[in-house]
Formats: sequence, structure tokens, C-alpha cells
Amino acid sequence: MATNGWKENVEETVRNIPREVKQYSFQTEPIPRLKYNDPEVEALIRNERPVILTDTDLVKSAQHWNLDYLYSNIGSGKHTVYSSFKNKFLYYDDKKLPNFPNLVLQTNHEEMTFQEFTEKVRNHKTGDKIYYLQQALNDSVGKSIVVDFVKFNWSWITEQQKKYKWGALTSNLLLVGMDGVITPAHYDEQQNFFAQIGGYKRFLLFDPSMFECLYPFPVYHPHDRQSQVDFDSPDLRRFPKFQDLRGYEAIVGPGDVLYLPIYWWHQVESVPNRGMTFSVNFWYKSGSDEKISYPLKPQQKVAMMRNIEKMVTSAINNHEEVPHLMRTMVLGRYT
Ligand SMILES: CC1(C)c2ccccc2-c2ccc(C[C@@H](CC(=O)O)C(=O)C(=O)O)cc21
Ligand SMILES: [Zn+2]
Repeated sequence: MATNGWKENVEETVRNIPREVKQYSFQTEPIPRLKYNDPEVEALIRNERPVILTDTDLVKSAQHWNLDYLYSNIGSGKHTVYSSFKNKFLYYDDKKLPNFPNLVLQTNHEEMTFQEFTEKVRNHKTGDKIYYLQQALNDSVGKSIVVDFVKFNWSWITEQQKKYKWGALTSNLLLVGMDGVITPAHYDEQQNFFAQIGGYKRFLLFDPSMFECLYPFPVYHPHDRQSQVDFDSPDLRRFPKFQDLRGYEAIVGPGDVLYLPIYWWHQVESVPNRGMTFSVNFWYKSGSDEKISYPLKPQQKVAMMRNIEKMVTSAINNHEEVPHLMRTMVLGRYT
């Protein structure tokens, strides 16, 4: 069990890992990795460009979190644990499942204690399901975890929230994954400071303008906001623009904080054979854009397309009729 590498040389490891990870069909460029107080950082965040920040001490108080420590200190409460026979954990929205009774889900989730989760991880053999624990950090967890949480560098992150006029902090998710876990490409509608505590995660990021290359599921689908394209064997007949995809890439290690801008697509892979991963994300509502400026930003066009899909779906009141109406509206007319 790799200790949390606050001691190990993260810079060195982060430089060597790229050779160990899966290569895809698209090109990627590196994401800047800067000290949190580097003068360039402010411009990147203000322009909603991703950047990895080092030395923020944001989650330094959790540097000792590992399986044993959490086993003994997180308490006996139940946590949501996702499981999958493959390594991919395609996110889904339970509330939209009724629309798709025949949808085959690759993952399912169950509630279990951290102790049960740890047993499953420890007894894991090749071919068994792999597990991914997700737990909102709140006062339901053990006292010593709450103490570590309270000691996060809240003054720094609250200063960022104010400086960039973000909305409220909506949640902190604790994520504990087995090595090799993959969260496939999706986007979120919140600003995200993603803090890595233990282990290494590879991020593939794509600008919001890559929406047309990533073909997300319809808004009313349980996999809303996720790409339909299987990165390991893309169906180029259905998704031809996937060939035009260009992205960014970075490895985050213990102590790193990635600024993941709202609407930016991301695929996250727990680097194989480097032990379990422990992360905490900080999701913020985006600020209310004071004024609309033209031309619209890609993010604003994504928000607009989502609103159109939602309006049509609710107006037609039957999601099965939406595809035909959408095709009728554009085919042969908006070519
Ligand atoms: C896959 C999983 C467990 C899941 C299942 C069902 C519903 C929600 C989620 C969910 C939400 C966030 C993450 C963390 C991260 C990806 C990563 O680090 O793996 C990420 O995407 C982000 O911080 O935005 C992971 C998950
Ligand atoms: Zn996400």
C-alpha cells in the first residue's frame, strides 16, 4: 500500500508516469503546472483555463489519509460505493433511469461501511469487480476526519472563490478508488478545484468547444453530460468528428490541486499499479455572468443547447419523440 506521497518527490514521479499510461487516438498538450502564487495563475483561472497548482496546502491536513487511517477513523456510517467489472465508471443520474428501463448499466452502486469497502479492496483478485467509493465530506463522518477537513486551507480557497466571483461551495466529494479506475469523459456544470491527496491520477481535458467531437448523451438520458464515444474503440461512423478531437493532459499527485473549469470535458484515470487514489473535489456554482458579451463563449452555447433540449423535452412531454423533432428541425435545412 503506497503511503501518501507527500514525502515522495511528486514532481519526479509526475514526469515519469506519462510513459506508463494508455495512449489514445487524439493528440494532447500538457496542462501548465505552476506554484499557487505564480503571477500567471490569476490570468489562467480568470480565463477559465485549466492549471495545476502546487504548494497550496489546500488538503495538507489530510496528507496522512490512507486506507488504514480512514478504516479506523471515518466511522461506521454507510458510503456510496460504485462497482464495475470493467475499469470504467460511467456516471449516471438515478432520477433519469425511469426513462430508460432497458438501459444496461456498466456499473452499479451499493451502500456499505468503509470497513466493508476495505475488505472488498483487500480481497480483490484479478477478474473481480473493482470499487470506487464516493462520499460527500460532511459531519456524518468520524470526528478526526472532520478535524482534518476543518483544517483544509479554507482561507486560500475562499479567497479564490471571492476573487473569481464564484457562487457557493456546493460539495466536497471524497473519492477513494482502486488503481486502474477510469471515470470516462464528461463535463460538469460547476467550477472545480480538484485536490489530490494520495496516489496519482491522469487527467485528459477537452475545451468546451470540443462538444461537437464528443457527442454527449441527450440531456434527458441518465448518462447526461457524458460522451457517447468509447475512447478505446470509437465508432467513427456514428461519431466522425471524434477524429478532430484535441485535448490536454496532466498527472496530478499528492498535494496537487487542479483547477478544472466549468464545462471543460475531463476523463480521469487512477494511474495503474501505483496504489489506491484519494481525492477531494471542491465544486462551486459559477458566478452569475453580469453581462452577456458577444460572440458567445462555447460554454454559453453549451448552456443554451441544454436549455433548448430541456424545453423541447418538457414541451413535447415524451422523450421518445424528441429525436424525430430535432432531426426534422435541422436535416436538410441547417446543413
Ligand atoms: C465516477 C464517480 C464515482 C461517480 C459515479 C456516479 C455519480 C457521480 C460520480 C462522480 C463524480 C465525481 C468524480 C470525481 C472526478 C472523477 C475522478 O476523479 O475519477 C470528477 O469527475 C470531478 O471531480 O468532476 C467521480 C465520480
Ligand atoms: Zn467531473
